[in-house]
Parts: sequence; C-alpha cells; structure tokens
Amino acid sequence: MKPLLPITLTADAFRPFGEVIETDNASEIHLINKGTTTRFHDIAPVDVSDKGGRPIISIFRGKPFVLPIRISMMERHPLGSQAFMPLAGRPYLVVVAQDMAGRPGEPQAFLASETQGVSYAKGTWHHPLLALGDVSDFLVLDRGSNDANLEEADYPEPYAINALT
Ligand SMILES: NC(=O)N[C@@H](O)C(=O)O
Ligand code: NI
Repeated sequence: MKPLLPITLTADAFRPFGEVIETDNASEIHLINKGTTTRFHDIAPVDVSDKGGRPIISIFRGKPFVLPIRISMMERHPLGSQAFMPLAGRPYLVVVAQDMAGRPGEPQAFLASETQGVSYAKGTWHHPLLALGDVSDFLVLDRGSNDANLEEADYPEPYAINALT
C-alpha cells in the first residue's frame, strides 16, 4: 500500500476542499447578547438546496480507527455540502482528494484537532468519518432528501496511514 502521512489541518491548506470550522477562520466577528456572547459569523456555507434538498442536523457516533488505517475508497455528495463538528474532545482524521475526471485524485490527509470542524464543499471527494482514540460523536450538518446523494470510488491501489504526524 502507498503511505499517506497526515499534515496538521489549517484553513488555508483545506480551502480547495471546503472550510475549517474554527473561530480563527471567521471573517466576521460580532459581539451580541449585550456583550455576553461573541458570534464568529458565517464560517462556512450550507449548500444543500439542490433538487429540493433541506438542511438537517444529525449526530454521527464514529468507532475509532486504529493505525495503520487503510484508505481504499473515497466518496462524495454531488448535491450538497457536509459539515462535521467534533463533540468528543478528541482529534480525528480528514482525508480528501481533488476530482480527476470524475474520480478521486491523490488523497491528502489532515489531522484535525478536537476544536476544529470541517465542511466539505458540495461534490468534494472525502473518506467517510475517521474517528480516533475512542468512540466519538460528531455533529453533522448536511443535505436531507429522499435521493442517494452519494458517489463512491475505489482506489486501484489502497493507501495506508501508518502514523499521525
Ligand atoms: N454516509 C454518511 O452519511 N456518512 C458519510 O457521508 C461521511 O462522510 O461520513
Ligand atoms: Ni460524507
């Protein structure tokens, strides 16, 4: 298997794939509620309305992956964005790829901290949830509909994440 080494997740590095949901990535900050709350405004778009889609909030309870982690497939949601926000206080892995003529290109792996969420832009190739350390809950905002909104693709040769840094 081809080795795949994660890098630290940053908003700039992830931008070709979507947005990192973290306070440092807010372009607008508002003091609200009579100064008792700071609003880190509009960090990522919710792009789910294609073909009658509607925004829904779910909780994903991910079982932990153990090294070495095999990356043999990727998926994408052609009709909507998908956002994950960790609730468990643990880092997790994010694996994404550019589109190459309708198939996922070379994967890029990121180690996300326990305070960083990610929003995959509509149609972005990504690996399904990769929790680490223990069973971990994530708040997920994505597209509700009766259609599949899921495209999967296998890599001809799998990759292996053998270490986190
Ligand atoms: N299938 C499902 O809803 N989960 C995936 O989309 C994922 O990205 O984890
Ligand atoms: Ni997904």
